[in-house]
Amino acid sequence: MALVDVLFVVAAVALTYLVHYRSNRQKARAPLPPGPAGIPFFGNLFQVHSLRPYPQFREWALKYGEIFYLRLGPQNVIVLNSAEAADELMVNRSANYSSRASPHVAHDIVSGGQRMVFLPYDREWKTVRRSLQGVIGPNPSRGFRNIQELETRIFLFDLCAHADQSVTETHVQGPNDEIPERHWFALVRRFTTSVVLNVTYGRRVHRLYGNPHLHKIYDVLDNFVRVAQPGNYLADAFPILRLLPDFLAPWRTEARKMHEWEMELWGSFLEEGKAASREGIVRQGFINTYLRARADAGSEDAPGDGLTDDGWMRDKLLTYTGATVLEAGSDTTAITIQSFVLFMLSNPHVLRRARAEIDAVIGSDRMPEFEDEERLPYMVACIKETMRRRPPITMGVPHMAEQDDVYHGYHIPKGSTIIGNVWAIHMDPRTFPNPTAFDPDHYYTEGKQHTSGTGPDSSARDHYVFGWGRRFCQGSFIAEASIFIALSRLVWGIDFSAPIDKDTGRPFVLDMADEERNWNEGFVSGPKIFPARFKARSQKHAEVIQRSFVDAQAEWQAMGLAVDER
Ligand code: HEM
Repeated sequence: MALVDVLFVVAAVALTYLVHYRSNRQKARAPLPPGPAGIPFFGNLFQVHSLRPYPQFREWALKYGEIFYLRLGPQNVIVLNSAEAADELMVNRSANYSSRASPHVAHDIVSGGQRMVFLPYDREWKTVRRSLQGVIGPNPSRGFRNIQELETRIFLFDLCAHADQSVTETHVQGPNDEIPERHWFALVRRFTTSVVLNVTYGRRVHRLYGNPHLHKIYDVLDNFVRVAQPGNYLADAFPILRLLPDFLAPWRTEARKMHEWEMELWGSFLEEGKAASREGIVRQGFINTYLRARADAGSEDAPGDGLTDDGWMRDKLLTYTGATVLEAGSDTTAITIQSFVLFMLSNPHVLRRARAEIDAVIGSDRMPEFEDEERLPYMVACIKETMRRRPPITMGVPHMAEQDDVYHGYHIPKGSTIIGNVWAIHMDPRTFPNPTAFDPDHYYTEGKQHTSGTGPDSSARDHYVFGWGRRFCQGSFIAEASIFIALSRLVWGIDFSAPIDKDTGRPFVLDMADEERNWNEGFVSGPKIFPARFKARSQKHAEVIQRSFVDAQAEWQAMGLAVDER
Protein backbone atom coordinates (compact mmCIF):
# COMPACT_ATOMS: atom_id res chain seq x y z
CA MET A 1 0.00 0.00 0.00
CA ALA A 2 1.36 3.47 -0.88
CA LEU A 3 2.04 5.96 1.93
CA VAL A 4 -0.88 8.12 0.85
CA ASP A 5 -3.24 5.14 1.20
CA VAL A 6 -1.92 4.34 4.64
CA LEU A 7 -2.45 7.98 5.68
CA PHE A 8 -5.96 7.88 4.26
CA VAL A 9 -6.80 4.74 6.21
CA VAL A 10 -5.36 6.15 9.45
CA ALA A 11 -7.20 9.46 9.00
CA ALA A 12 -10.43 7.63 8.21
CA VAL A 13 -10.11 5.40 11.25
CA ALA A 14 -9.30 8.37 13.49
CA LEU A 15 -12.30 10.32 12.20
CA THR A 16 -14.68 7.41 12.69
CA TYR A 17 -13.35 6.87 16.17
CA LEU A 18 -13.74 10.53 17.16
CA VAL A 19 -17.29 10.78 15.83
CA HIS A 20 -18.22 7.54 17.49
CA TYR A 21 -16.52 8.36 20.79
CA ARG A 22 -18.11 11.81 21.04
CA SER A 23 -21.58 10.58 20.21
CA ASN A 24 -21.26 7.75 22.70
CA ARG A 25 -20.17 10.10 25.47
CA GLN A 26 -23.03 12.44 24.77
CA LYS A 27 -25.64 9.73 24.75
CA ALA A 28 -24.49 7.46 27.52
CA ARG A 29 -26.53 8.08 30.61
CA ALA A 30 -25.94 4.74 32.30
CA PRO A 31 -22.44 3.24 32.21
CA LEU A 32 -21.52 0.69 29.58
CA PRO A 33 -21.23 -2.90 30.85
CA PRO A 34 -17.79 -3.87 32.17
CA GLY A 35 -15.31 -5.42 29.76
CA PRO A 36 -11.64 -5.80 28.86
CA ALA A 37 -9.70 -2.61 28.21
CA GLY A 38 -9.04 -1.98 24.53
CA ILE A 39 -6.62 0.23 22.63
CA PRO A 40 -7.41 3.55 20.94
CA PHE A 41 -9.17 3.31 17.57
CA PHE A 42 -9.26 -0.45 17.40
CA GLY A 43 -10.74 -1.21 20.81
CA ASN A 44 -10.59 -4.97 21.44
CA LEU A 45 -10.31 -5.90 17.77
CA PHE A 46 -6.94 -7.59 18.13
CA GLN A 47 -7.83 -9.39 21.35
CA VAL A 48 -10.51 -11.48 19.64
CA HIS A 49 -9.45 -14.62 17.79
CA SER A 50 -11.57 -14.16 14.69
CA LEU A 51 -11.92 -17.89 13.90
CA ARG A 52 -12.04 -19.35 17.42
CA PRO A 53 -13.45 -16.67 19.71
CA TYR A 54 -15.42 -18.82 22.17
CA PRO A 55 -12.68 -19.83 24.68
CA GLN A 56 -11.69 -16.19 25.17
CA PHE A 57 -15.33 -15.11 25.38
CA ARG A 58 -15.94 -17.70 28.08
CA GLU A 59 -12.97 -16.42 30.08
CA TRP A 60 -14.33 -12.91 29.87
CA ALA A 61 -17.76 -14.22 30.90
CA LEU A 62 -16.21 -15.81 33.99
CA LYS A 63 -14.44 -12.54 34.80
CA TYR A 64 -17.20 -10.00 34.08
CA GLY A 65 -20.39 -11.96 34.72
CA GLU A 66 -23.64 -12.08 32.78
CA ILE A 67 -22.90 -9.16 30.46
CA PHE A 68 -19.73 -7.59 29.09
CA TYR A 69 -18.82 -4.97 26.55
CA LEU A 70 -16.27 -4.97 23.73
CA ARG A 71 -15.45 -2.51 21.03
CA LEU A 72 -14.33 -3.84 17.66
CA GLY A 73 -13.18 -0.66 15.91
CA PRO A 74 -16.17 1.66 16.17
CA GLN A 75 -18.59 -1.26 16.61
CA ASN A 76 -20.10 -1.72 20.07
CA VAL A 77 -20.51 -5.36 21.01
CA ILE A 78 -22.55 -6.57 23.98
CA VAL A 79 -22.04 -10.18 25.03
CA LEU A 80 -24.73 -11.93 27.08
CA ASN A 81 -23.43 -14.83 29.13
CA SER A 82 -26.47 -16.09 31.00
CA ALA A 83 -29.69 -17.61 29.73
CA GLU A 84 -31.63 -14.99 31.74
CA ALA A 85 -29.85 -12.03 30.16
CA ALA A 86 -30.11 -13.47 26.64
CA ASP A 87 -33.80 -14.30 27.11
CA GLU A 88 -34.59 -10.91 28.61
CA LEU A 89 -33.12 -8.97 25.71
CA MET A 90 -33.57 -11.19 22.65
CA VAL A 91 -36.90 -12.77 23.62
CA ASN A 92 -38.77 -10.45 26.02
CA ARG A 93 -37.53 -7.29 24.32
CA SER A 94 -37.39 -8.82 20.86
CA ALA A 95 -39.01 -5.77 19.21
CA ASN A 96 -35.68 -4.03 19.74
CA TYR A 97 -33.29 -6.94 19.33
CA SER A 98 -34.29 -8.81 16.17
CA SER A 99 -32.13 -7.08 13.60
CA ARG A 100 -28.63 -7.96 12.47
CA ALA A 101 -25.42 -5.94 12.40
CA SER A 102 -24.54 -7.66 9.16
CA PRO A 103 -20.90 -7.79 8.09
CA HIS A 104 -20.52 -5.39 5.17
CA VAL A 105 -18.30 -7.51 2.94
CA ALA A 106 -20.06 -10.83 3.52
CA HIS A 107 -23.59 -9.47 3.33
CA ASP A 108 -23.65 -6.35 1.17
CA ILE A 109 -21.17 -7.57 -1.43
CA VAL A 110 -20.74 -11.36 -1.29
CA SER A 111 -24.48 -11.93 -0.73
CA GLY A 112 -25.68 -8.98 -2.80
CA GLY A 113 -27.51 -7.87 0.38
CA GLN A 114 -29.99 -10.74 -0.01
CA ARG A 115 -28.93 -13.53 2.37
CA MET A 116 -31.81 -14.07 4.77
CA VAL A 117 -29.74 -14.89 7.81
CA PHE A 118 -28.16 -11.41 7.66
CA LEU A 119 -31.19 -9.39 6.51
CA PRO A 120 -32.12 -6.56 8.86
CA TYR A 121 -35.45 -6.76 10.68
CA ASP A 122 -37.42 -5.19 7.84
CA ARG A 123 -40.16 -5.86 5.28
CA GLU A 124 -37.94 -8.11 3.15
CA TRP A 125 -36.98 -10.28 6.10
CA LYS A 126 -40.60 -10.49 7.30
CA THR A 127 -41.73 -11.59 3.83
CA VAL A 128 -39.06 -14.27 3.65
CA ARG A 129 -39.74 -15.50 7.17
CA ARG A 130 -43.51 -15.66 6.58
CA SER A 131 -43.07 -17.55 3.31
CA LEU A 132 -40.74 -20.10 4.90
CA GLN A 133 -42.98 -20.55 7.92
CA GLY A 134 -45.59 -22.13 5.67
CA VAL A 135 -43.06 -24.81 4.73
CA ILE A 136 -40.74 -25.42 7.69
CA GLY A 137 -42.84 -24.13 10.60
CA PRO A 138 -43.93 -26.54 13.36
CA ASN A 139 -46.86 -28.11 11.51
CA PRO A 140 -45.83 -27.97 7.82
CA SER A 141 -42.38 -29.39 8.67
CA ARG A 142 -44.10 -32.63 9.63
CA GLY A 143 -44.88 -33.06 5.93
CA PHE A 144 -41.17 -33.85 5.39
CA ARG A 145 -41.00 -36.64 7.94
CA ASN A 146 -41.69 -39.18 5.26
CA ILE A 147 -38.64 -37.93 3.34
CA GLN A 148 -36.52 -37.89 6.51
CA GLU A 149 -37.58 -41.42 7.35
CA LEU A 150 -36.67 -42.68 3.86
CA GLU A 151 -33.37 -40.78 3.75
CA THR A 152 -32.24 -42.36 7.03
CA ARG A 153 -32.77 -45.82 5.53
CA ILE A 154 -30.30 -44.80 2.79
CA PHE A 155 -27.96 -43.38 5.43
CA LEU A 156 -27.83 -46.66 7.38
CA PHE A 157 -27.38 -48.67 4.20
CA ASP A 158 -24.50 -46.42 3.11
CA LEU A 159 -22.81 -46.66 6.49
CA CYS A 160 -22.87 -50.46 6.32
CA ALA A 161 -21.80 -50.64 2.68
CA HIS A 162 -19.29 -47.82 2.29
CA ALA A 163 -18.09 -46.33 5.55
CA ASP A 164 -15.26 -48.81 6.01
CA GLN A 165 -13.38 -46.74 3.45
CA SER A 166 -12.71 -44.14 6.11
CA VAL A 167 -10.64 -46.74 7.96
CA THR A 168 -9.06 -48.70 5.12
CA GLU A 169 -8.03 -45.62 3.12
CA THR A 170 -6.04 -42.54 4.11
CA HIS A 171 -8.01 -39.32 4.18
CA VAL A 172 -6.85 -35.76 4.61
CA GLN A 173 -9.17 -32.89 5.33
CA GLY A 174 -8.71 -30.07 2.77
CA PRO A 175 -7.17 -26.70 3.62
CA ASN A 176 -10.64 -25.15 3.84
CA ASP A 177 -12.01 -28.12 5.79
CA GLU A 178 -13.09 -29.95 2.63
CA ILE A 179 -14.21 -33.50 3.41
CA PRO A 180 -12.89 -36.30 1.13
CA GLU A 181 -15.94 -37.79 -0.54
CA ARG A 182 -15.13 -41.40 0.40
CA HIS A 183 -14.95 -40.56 4.10
CA TRP A 184 -17.99 -41.40 6.29
CA PHE A 185 -18.45 -37.70 7.10
CA ALA A 186 -19.52 -37.33 3.45
CA LEU A 187 -22.26 -39.96 3.96
CA VAL A 188 -23.67 -37.82 6.76
CA ARG A 189 -23.52 -34.75 4.53
CA ARG A 190 -25.33 -36.55 1.72
CA PHE A 191 -28.15 -37.35 4.13
CA THR A 192 -28.55 -33.89 5.70
CA THR A 193 -28.25 -32.02 2.41
CA SER A 194 -30.65 -34.35 0.63
CA VAL A 195 -33.30 -33.53 3.25
CA VAL A 196 -32.96 -29.76 2.85
CA LEU A 197 -32.61 -30.01 -0.94
CA ASN A 198 -35.97 -31.70 -0.89
CA VAL A 199 -37.44 -29.01 1.36
CA THR A 200 -36.14 -26.29 -0.94
CA TYR A 201 -36.20 -27.68 -4.47
CA GLY A 202 -38.05 -31.00 -4.28
CA ARG A 203 -34.88 -32.85 -5.31
CA ARG A 204 -32.52 -35.37 -3.74
CA VAL A 205 -28.81 -36.05 -3.46
CA HIS A 206 -29.09 -39.54 -4.89
CA ARG A 207 -25.44 -40.22 -5.73
CA LEU A 208 -22.72 -40.98 -3.28
CA TYR A 209 -19.83 -39.77 -5.39
CA GLY A 210 -19.45 -37.22 -8.15
CA ASN A 211 -21.95 -34.75 -6.76
CA PRO A 212 -20.53 -31.41 -7.90
CA HIS A 213 -23.50 -29.52 -6.46
CA LEU A 214 -23.11 -31.17 -3.05
CA HIS A 215 -19.45 -30.22 -2.78
CA LYS A 216 -19.99 -26.72 -3.96
CA ILE A 217 -22.75 -26.14 -1.39
CA TYR A 218 -20.19 -26.88 1.35
CA ASP A 219 -17.43 -24.91 -0.40
CA VAL A 220 -19.69 -21.88 -0.63
CA LEU A 221 -20.73 -22.28 2.98
CA ASP A 222 -17.16 -22.72 4.23
CA ASN A 223 -16.08 -19.66 2.31
CA PHE A 224 -19.03 -17.62 3.52
CA VAL A 225 -18.55 -18.38 7.21
CA ARG A 226 -14.89 -17.44 6.87
CA VAL A 227 -15.69 -14.19 5.09
CA ALA A 228 -18.42 -13.31 7.61
CA GLN A 229 -16.19 -13.83 10.65
CA PRO A 230 -15.83 -10.58 12.66
CA GLY A 231 -12.39 -9.08 12.23
CA ASN A 232 -11.81 -10.54 8.79
CA TYR A 233 -12.16 -7.27 6.91
CA LEU A 234 -11.32 -3.80 8.24
CA ALA A 235 -14.12 -2.49 6.04
CA ASP A 236 -16.61 -4.38 8.24
CA ALA A 237 -15.37 -2.59 11.34
CA PHE A 238 -14.62 0.82 9.80
CA PRO A 239 -17.46 1.96 7.50
CA ILE A 240 -15.47 4.88 6.21
CA LEU A 241 -13.16 2.47 4.38
CA ARG A 242 -16.10 1.56 2.19
CA LEU A 243 -15.68 4.95 0.49
CA LEU A 244 -12.31 3.92 -0.94
CA PRO A 245 -12.30 3.61 -4.73
CA ASP A 246 -12.01 0.12 -6.19
CA PHE A 247 -8.30 0.39 -6.96
CA LEU A 248 -7.62 0.99 -3.25
CA ALA A 249 -10.07 -1.65 -2.09
CA PRO A 250 -8.96 -5.04 -3.45
CA TRP A 251 -11.26 -6.75 -0.95
CA ARG A 252 -14.25 -5.35 -2.86
CA THR A 253 -13.16 -6.89 -6.15
CA GLU A 254 -12.47 -10.18 -4.37
CA ALA A 255 -15.91 -10.11 -2.70
CA ARG A 256 -17.68 -9.36 -6.00
CA LYS A 257 -16.00 -12.39 -7.55
CA MET A 258 -17.25 -14.49 -4.63
CA HIS A 259 -20.76 -13.23 -5.27
CA GLU A 260 -20.55 -14.31 -8.92
CA TRP A 261 -19.11 -17.68 -7.89
CA GLU A 262 -21.94 -18.24 -5.39
CA MET A 263 -24.57 -17.16 -7.88
CA GLU A 264 -23.31 -19.75 -10.38
CA LEU A 265 -24.53 -22.34 -7.89
CA TRP A 266 -27.59 -20.74 -6.29
CA GLY A 267 -28.74 -19.10 -9.52
CA SER A 268 -28.44 -22.40 -11.41
CA PHE A 269 -30.79 -24.06 -8.89
CA LEU A 270 -33.40 -21.38 -9.49
CA GLU A 271 -33.00 -21.52 -13.27
CA GLU A 272 -33.33 -25.32 -13.27
CA GLY A 273 -36.50 -24.97 -11.20
CA LYS A 274 -37.90 -22.43 -13.68
CA ALA A 275 -36.92 -24.59 -16.67
CA ALA A 276 -38.61 -27.66 -15.18
CA SER A 277 -41.73 -25.64 -14.56
CA ARG A 278 -41.74 -24.34 -18.17
CA GLU A 279 -41.55 -27.95 -19.36
CA GLY A 280 -44.62 -28.71 -17.27
CA ILE A 281 -42.73 -30.78 -14.68
CA VAL A 282 -44.41 -30.14 -11.34
CA ARG A 283 -41.80 -30.37 -8.62
CA GLN A 284 -42.45 -30.02 -4.92
CA GLY A 285 -40.26 -27.94 -2.65
CA PHE A 286 -40.49 -24.40 -1.37
CA ILE A 287 -38.94 -22.62 -4.35
CA ASN A 288 -40.98 -24.42 -7.01
CA THR A 289 -44.22 -23.88 -5.13
CA TYR A 290 -43.33 -20.23 -4.64
CA LEU A 291 -42.50 -19.73 -8.32
CA ARG A 292 -45.86 -21.21 -9.31
CA ALA A 293 -47.75 -18.98 -6.87
CA ARG A 294 -45.80 -15.92 -8.02
CA ALA A 295 -46.56 -16.72 -11.66
CA ASP A 296 -50.26 -17.20 -10.87
CA ALA A 297 -50.22 -13.76 -9.25
CA GLY A 298 -48.86 -12.30 -12.50
CA SER A 299 -45.12 -12.11 -11.72
CA GLU A 300 -43.68 -15.03 -13.65
CA ASP A 301 -40.55 -12.99 -14.28
CA ALA A 302 -39.32 -10.86 -11.43
CA PRO A 303 -35.61 -10.31 -11.91
CA GLY A 304 -33.56 -8.23 -9.50
CA ASP A 305 -33.31 -7.78 -5.73
CA GLY A 306 -35.82 -7.33 -2.95
CA LEU A 307 -39.59 -7.40 -3.37
CA THR A 308 -42.01 -6.59 -6.18
CA ASP A 309 -44.50 -3.78 -5.55
CA ASP A 310 -47.11 -6.33 -4.56
CA GLY A 311 -44.74 -8.01 -2.09
CA TRP A 312 -43.37 -11.05 -3.93
CA MET A 313 -39.73 -11.97 -3.59
CA ARG A 314 -37.77 -11.10 -6.71
CA ASP A 315 -35.37 -13.67 -8.17
CA LYS A 316 -32.26 -12.83 -6.24
CA LEU A 317 -33.97 -12.65 -2.86
CA LEU A 318 -35.71 -15.93 -3.66
CA THR A 319 -32.42 -17.49 -4.77
CA TYR A 320 -30.73 -16.52 -1.52
CA THR A 321 -33.71 -17.69 0.52
CA GLY A 322 -33.29 -21.16 -0.97
CA ALA A 323 -29.55 -20.85 -0.39
CA THR A 324 -30.09 -19.92 3.26
CA VAL A 325 -32.16 -23.02 3.90
CA LEU A 326 -29.55 -25.23 2.22
CA GLU A 327 -26.69 -23.56 4.04
CA ALA A 328 -28.41 -23.28 7.40
CA GLY A 329 -29.65 -26.85 7.37
CA SER A 330 -26.84 -28.92 5.85
CA ASP A 331 -23.66 -28.60 7.86
CA THR A 332 -25.26 -27.72 11.21
CA THR A 333 -27.25 -30.95 11.17
CA ALA A 334 -24.32 -32.98 9.83
CA ILE A 335 -22.03 -31.63 12.55
CA THR A 336 -24.50 -32.68 15.25
CA ILE A 337 -24.51 -36.24 13.91
CA GLN A 338 -20.71 -36.36 13.57
CA SER A 339 -20.25 -34.91 17.08
CA PHE A 340 -22.66 -37.49 18.49
CA VAL A 341 -20.55 -40.33 17.05
CA LEU A 342 -17.42 -38.81 18.56
CA PHE A 343 -19.05 -38.38 21.97
CA MET A 344 -20.33 -41.96 21.90
CA LEU A 345 -16.94 -43.39 20.92
CA SER A 346 -15.42 -41.35 23.77
CA ASN A 347 -18.08 -42.53 26.24
CA PRO A 348 -18.90 -46.18 25.50
CA HIS A 349 -20.88 -46.51 28.76
CA VAL A 350 -23.33 -43.89 27.44
CA LEU A 351 -23.69 -45.72 24.13
CA ARG A 352 -24.38 -49.00 25.98
CA ARG A 353 -27.10 -47.33 28.04
CA ALA A 354 -28.75 -45.68 25.01
CA ARG A 355 -28.64 -48.96 23.13
CA ALA A 356 -30.14 -50.90 26.02
CA GLU A 357 -33.06 -48.48 26.05
CA ILE A 358 -33.57 -48.78 22.28
CA ASP A 359 -33.33 -52.57 22.33
CA ALA A 360 -35.90 -52.78 25.12
CA VAL A 361 -38.37 -50.49 23.36
CA ILE A 362 -37.82 -51.38 19.67
CA GLY A 363 -36.25 -54.84 19.44
CA SER A 364 -34.45 -55.88 16.28
CA ASP A 365 -37.34 -56.52 13.86
CA ARG A 366 -37.93 -52.92 12.90
CA MET A 367 -36.23 -49.52 12.97
CA PRO A 368 -37.24 -46.76 15.41
CA GLU A 369 -39.95 -44.43 14.10
CA PHE A 370 -40.81 -40.84 15.00
CA GLU A 371 -43.64 -42.07 17.18
CA ASP A 372 -41.11 -43.87 19.42
CA GLU A 373 -39.49 -40.66 20.60
CA GLU A 374 -41.53 -40.34 23.79
CA ARG A 375 -40.50 -43.83 24.80
CA LEU A 376 -36.78 -43.12 24.30
CA PRO A 377 -36.03 -40.44 26.91
CA TYR A 378 -32.38 -41.39 27.38
CA MET A 379 -31.77 -41.25 23.63
CA VAL A 380 -33.35 -37.79 23.57
CA ALA A 381 -31.11 -36.75 26.48
CA CYS A 382 -28.04 -37.96 24.52
CA ILE A 383 -29.05 -35.74 21.58
CA LYS A 384 -29.62 -32.70 23.78
CA GLU A 385 -26.32 -33.29 25.52
CA THR A 386 -24.56 -33.46 22.14
CA MET A 387 -25.94 -30.05 21.27
CA ARG A 388 -25.12 -28.62 24.67
CA ARG A 389 -21.57 -29.94 24.77
CA ARG A 390 -20.82 -28.82 21.27
CA PRO A 391 -23.24 -26.34 19.67
CA PRO A 392 -22.53 -26.27 15.90
CA ILE A 393 -22.65 -22.45 16.01
CA THR A 394 -20.63 -21.93 19.17
CA MET A 395 -21.45 -18.24 19.60
CA GLY A 396 -24.86 -18.16 17.88
CA VAL A 397 -25.69 -15.63 15.17
CA PRO A 398 -25.42 -12.07 16.55
CA HIS A 399 -28.49 -9.84 16.76
CA MET A 400 -28.51 -6.03 16.79
CA ALA A 401 -30.05 -3.43 19.12
CA GLU A 402 -32.11 -1.03 17.04
CA GLN A 403 -32.54 1.55 19.82
CA ASP A 404 -30.66 2.57 22.98
CA ASP A 405 -31.63 0.46 25.93
CA VAL A 406 -30.72 -0.14 29.57
CA TYR A 407 -30.25 -3.57 31.13
CA HIS A 408 -29.55 -3.98 34.85
CA GLY A 409 -28.30 -0.41 34.97
CA TYR A 410 -26.02 -0.76 31.93
CA HIS A 411 -26.35 1.27 28.79
CA ILE A 412 -26.76 -0.68 25.55
CA PRO A 413 -26.06 1.71 22.70
CA LYS A 414 -28.26 1.72 19.62
CA GLY A 415 -26.64 -0.27 16.79
CA SER A 416 -24.72 -2.61 19.15
CA THR A 417 -24.02 -6.14 18.03
CA ILE A 418 -25.64 -8.47 20.56
CA ILE A 419 -24.03 -11.87 21.04
CA GLY A 420 -25.78 -14.65 22.96
CA ASN A 421 -22.74 -16.48 24.28
CA VAL A 422 -24.10 -19.99 23.74
CA TRP A 423 -20.80 -21.61 24.62
CA ALA A 424 -20.51 -19.87 28.02
CA ILE A 425 -24.18 -20.54 28.84
CA HIS A 426 -23.79 -24.22 28.04
CA MET A 427 -20.58 -24.41 30.07
CA ASP A 428 -22.06 -22.81 33.20
CA PRO A 429 -21.36 -25.28 36.06
CA ARG A 430 -24.35 -23.96 38.05
CA THR A 431 -26.72 -25.28 35.41
CA PHE A 432 -24.57 -28.15 34.12
CA PRO A 433 -22.33 -29.61 36.84
CA ASN A 434 -19.01 -30.80 35.39
CA PRO A 435 -19.84 -28.99 32.14
CA THR A 436 -16.96 -30.23 29.98
CA ALA A 437 -18.02 -33.87 30.48
CA PHE A 438 -20.39 -35.48 28.00
CA ASP A 439 -23.13 -36.57 30.39
CA PRO A 440 -26.72 -37.06 29.17
CA ASP A 441 -27.81 -37.10 32.81
CA HIS A 442 -27.64 -33.32 32.51
CA TYR A 443 -31.00 -33.81 30.77
CA TYR A 444 -32.24 -37.15 32.00
CA THR A 445 -34.45 -37.75 35.01
CA GLU A 446 -35.66 -41.29 35.63
CA GLY A 447 -39.36 -41.61 34.95
CA LYS A 448 -39.71 -38.15 33.40
CA GLN A 449 -40.91 -37.78 29.83
CA HIS A 450 -38.54 -36.00 27.46
CA THR A 451 -39.00 -34.85 23.90
CA SER A 452 -36.58 -33.02 21.68
CA GLY A 453 -38.95 -30.07 21.16
CA THR A 454 -37.04 -26.90 21.98
CA GLY A 455 -39.21 -24.32 20.22
CA PRO A 456 -38.82 -20.56 20.63
CA ASP A 457 -40.66 -20.50 23.99
CA SER A 458 -37.70 -19.73 26.21
CA SER A 459 -39.34 -20.95 29.41
CA ALA A 460 -39.42 -24.46 27.94
CA ARG A 461 -35.85 -24.42 26.60
CA ASP A 462 -32.95 -26.41 27.88
CA HIS A 463 -30.24 -25.53 25.39
CA TYR A 464 -29.57 -22.57 23.13
CA VAL A 465 -28.17 -23.96 19.90
CA PHE A 466 -31.07 -22.57 17.89
CA GLY A 467 -30.76 -18.96 19.03
CA TRP A 468 -33.38 -16.58 20.33
CA GLY A 469 -36.64 -14.75 19.82
CA ARG A 470 -37.94 -13.67 16.43
CA ARG A 471 -34.70 -14.79 14.74
CA PHE A 472 -34.91 -18.23 16.36
CA CYS A 473 -33.73 -20.93 13.91
CA GLN A 474 -36.64 -21.40 11.59
CA GLY A 475 -35.55 -24.89 10.66
CA SER A 476 -35.31 -26.27 14.19
CA PHE A 477 -38.27 -28.59 13.64
CA ILE A 478 -36.72 -30.05 10.49
CA ALA A 479 -33.34 -30.26 12.24
CA GLU A 480 -34.58 -32.02 15.35
CA ALA A 481 -36.60 -34.51 13.34
CA SER A 482 -33.61 -35.36 11.09
CA ILE A 483 -31.32 -35.70 14.08
CA PHE A 484 -33.67 -37.86 16.13
CA ILE A 485 -34.55 -40.28 13.36
CA ALA A 486 -30.97 -40.60 12.09
CA LEU A 487 -29.34 -41.03 15.49
CA SER A 488 -31.92 -43.32 17.05
CA ARG A 489 -31.64 -45.58 13.98
CA LEU A 490 -27.86 -45.41 14.07
CA VAL A 491 -27.78 -46.56 17.70
CA TRP A 492 -30.43 -49.18 16.95
CA GLY A 493 -28.81 -50.82 13.94
CA ILE A 494 -25.14 -49.95 13.57
CA ASP A 495 -22.16 -51.07 15.53
CA PHE A 496 -19.66 -48.23 15.34
CA SER A 497 -16.17 -48.38 16.73
CA ALA A 498 -12.82 -46.66 16.55
CA PRO A 499 -10.03 -48.41 14.62
CA ILE A 500 -7.02 -49.70 16.55
CA ASP A 501 -4.10 -47.30 16.61
CA LYS A 502 -1.00 -49.18 15.38
CA ASP A 503 1.31 -47.30 17.75
CA THR A 504 -0.63 -47.65 20.99
CA GLY A 505 -2.59 -50.84 20.25
CA ARG A 506 -5.65 -49.05 21.62
CA PRO A 507 -8.74 -47.67 19.83
CA PHE A 508 -7.97 -44.34 18.20
CA VAL A 509 -10.50 -41.75 19.36
CA LEU A 510 -10.02 -37.99 18.98
CA ASP A 511 -9.66 -36.22 22.30
CA MET A 512 -12.94 -34.32 22.31
CA ALA A 513 -11.61 -31.86 24.88
CA ASP A 514 -8.74 -30.73 22.66
CA GLU A 515 -10.44 -27.80 20.98
CA GLU A 516 -7.48 -26.51 18.99
CA ARG A 517 -6.41 -29.82 17.57
CA ASN A 518 -9.65 -31.66 17.01
CA TRP A 519 -12.39 -29.13 16.25
CA ASN A 520 -12.54 -26.97 13.16
CA GLU A 521 -12.31 -23.22 13.42
CA GLY A 522 -15.02 -20.87 12.26
CA PHE A 523 -18.46 -19.58 12.92
CA VAL A 524 -19.99 -23.03 12.18
CA SER A 525 -17.66 -25.64 13.61
CA GLY A 526 -17.63 -29.40 14.05
CA PRO A 527 -15.07 -32.10 14.74
CA LYS A 528 -12.21 -32.65 12.30
CA ILE A 529 -12.59 -35.85 10.29
CA PHE A 530 -11.89 -39.03 12.26
CA PRO A 531 -12.04 -42.67 11.21
CA ALA A 532 -14.75 -45.01 12.44
CA ARG A 533 -15.94 -48.47 11.46
CA PHE A 534 -19.64 -49.09 10.92
CA LYS A 535 -21.34 -52.43 10.48
CA ALA A 536 -24.80 -53.82 11.11
CA ARG A 537 -25.16 -55.02 14.69
CA SER A 538 -26.49 -58.43 13.68
CA GLN A 539 -27.71 -60.41 10.71
CA LYS A 540 -31.25 -59.46 11.65
CA HIS A 541 -30.43 -55.73 11.72
CA ALA A 542 -28.56 -56.11 8.40
CA GLU A 543 -31.62 -57.68 6.78
CA VAL A 544 -33.93 -54.91 7.96
CA ILE A 545 -31.49 -52.26 6.70
CA GLN A 546 -31.08 -53.97 3.31
CA ARG A 547 -34.83 -54.48 2.86
CA SER A 548 -35.61 -50.89 3.90
CA PHE A 549 -33.13 -49.57 1.34
CA VAL A 550 -34.69 -51.62 -1.46
CA ASP A 551 -38.24 -50.65 -0.46
CA ALA A 552 -37.23 -46.98 -0.35
CA GLN A 553 -36.33 -47.09 -4.06
CA ALA A 554 -39.90 -47.94 -4.99
CA GLU A 555 -41.12 -45.10 -2.80
CA TRP A 556 -38.77 -42.59 -4.43
CA GLN A 557 -40.05 -43.67 -7.82
CA ALA A 558 -43.66 -43.34 -6.73
CA MET A 559 -42.89 -39.77 -5.60
CA GLY A 560 -41.13 -38.92 -8.88
CA LEU A 561 -37.78 -38.57 -7.10
CA ALA A 562 -34.40 -39.92 -8.20
CA VAL A 563 -33.52 -43.42 -7.00
CA ASP A 564 -30.19 -44.03 -5.29
CA GLU A 565 -27.28 -44.79 -7.61
CA ARG A 566 -24.89 -47.12 -5.82
C1 HEM B 1 -28.61 -28.65 14.31
C2 HEM B 1 -29.01 -27.93 13.28
C3 HEM B 1 -29.17 -26.43 13.30
C4 HEM B 1 -28.65 -25.49 14.14
C5 HEM B 1 -27.71 -25.72 15.32
C6 HEM B 1 -29.13 -24.20 13.71
C7 HEM B 1 -28.84 -22.99 14.34
C8 HEM B 1 -29.30 -21.77 13.93
C9 HEM B 1 -29.02 -20.52 14.59
C10 HEM B 1 -28.16 -20.35 15.85
C11 HEM B 1 -29.66 -19.54 13.92
C12 HEM B 1 -29.68 -18.06 14.27
C13 HEM B 1 -30.67 -17.81 15.40
C14 HEM B 1 -30.63 -16.41 15.95
O1 HEM B 1 -30.36 -15.47 15.21
O2 HEM B 1 -30.88 -16.23 17.15
C15 HEM B 1 -30.33 -20.15 12.80
C16 HEM B 1 -31.06 -19.47 11.86
C17 HEM B 1 -31.70 -20.09 10.82
N1 HEM B 1 -31.81 -21.43 10.57
FE1 HEM B 1 -30.96 -22.90 11.66
N2 HEM B 1 -29.91 -24.37 12.61
C18 HEM B 1 -29.97 -25.72 12.34
C19 HEM B 1 -30.69 -26.31 11.31
C20 HEM B 1 -31.48 -25.66 10.42
C21 HEM B 1 -32.26 -26.29 9.37
C22 HEM B 1 -32.36 -27.80 9.14
C23 HEM B 1 -32.85 -25.29 8.66
C24 HEM B 1 -33.79 -25.39 7.47
C25 HEM B 1 -34.53 -26.41 7.15
C26 HEM B 1 -32.48 -24.03 9.27
C27 HEM B 1 -32.91 -22.79 8.86
C28 HEM B 1 -32.57 -21.60 9.45
C29 HEM B 1 -32.97 -20.31 8.94
C30 HEM B 1 -33.83 -20.07 7.71
C31 HEM B 1 -32.42 -19.36 9.79
C32 HEM B 1 -32.49 -17.85 9.63
C33 HEM B 1 -33.45 -17.23 10.61
C34 HEM B 1 -33.45 -15.70 10.51
O3 HEM B 1 -32.43 -15.05 10.28
O4 HEM B 1 -34.54 -15.16 10.70
N3 HEM B 1 -31.65 -24.30 10.33
N4 HEM B 1 -30.12 -21.52 12.84
